[in-house]
Amino acid sequence: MKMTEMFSYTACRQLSQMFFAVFFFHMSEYILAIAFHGSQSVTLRSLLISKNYILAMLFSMMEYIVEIVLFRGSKDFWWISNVGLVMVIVGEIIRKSAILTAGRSFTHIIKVCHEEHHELITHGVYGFVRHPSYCGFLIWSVGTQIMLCNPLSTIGFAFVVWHFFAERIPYEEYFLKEFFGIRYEEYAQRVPSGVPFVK
Ligand SMILES: C[S@@+](CC[C@H](N)C(=O)[O-])C[C@H]1O[C@@H](n2cnc3c(N)ncnc32)[C@H](O)[C@@H]1O
Repeated sequence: MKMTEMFSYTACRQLSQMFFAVFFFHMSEYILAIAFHGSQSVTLRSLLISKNYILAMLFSMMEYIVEIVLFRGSKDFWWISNVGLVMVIVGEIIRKSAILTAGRSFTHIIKVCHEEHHELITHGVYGFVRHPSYCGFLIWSVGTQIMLCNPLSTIGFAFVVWHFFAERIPYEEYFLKEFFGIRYEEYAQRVPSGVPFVK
């Protein structure tokens, strides 16, 4: 396959959508963290770019390139790619709605000590699911791989991100129950987690 064919309309469109989705996600996380917590207390960790995340993204790019070179046409399933694009947009909206609703109570690092400004949030998107930002990120991340028509990374991202949140939620909720007691217990009884198969 010639280089010009590899960078066909399909590849240009899908890769630029991916680049924009990733760029927008990380920049907006960082900007919102500064807006709510001030630049003094925000570090580059709020860009949410970890070593494992970079490895996952590199794997996804490798998969994309290998498949577009070896299986011509494997990325031309536009209805699948567009479903992924819709998931990216919906996931981003859910995640950012959570951050905007929780405001100062939303921190990228799980709080293990109760701070004065930390209020229990149960309204807005938190009235539908207890973990809207995790629900949104799960949809967003799997959506990026469906958008690229990457079958292996779609399954890999779904499993890894789900597993990460399935472990993180009980840990986070242990402290929320410590901070808010019966109010959080009642809230957790009433509202689902928002992450499939996590109670
Ligand atoms: C990365 S945020 C994620 C919030 C939530 N799990 C979500 O998915 O939208 C983690 C911080 O949010 C706080 N948090 C989670 N749920 C909360 C709630 N309903 N009200 C107030 N703070 C909450 C936790 O204490 C933790 O420090």
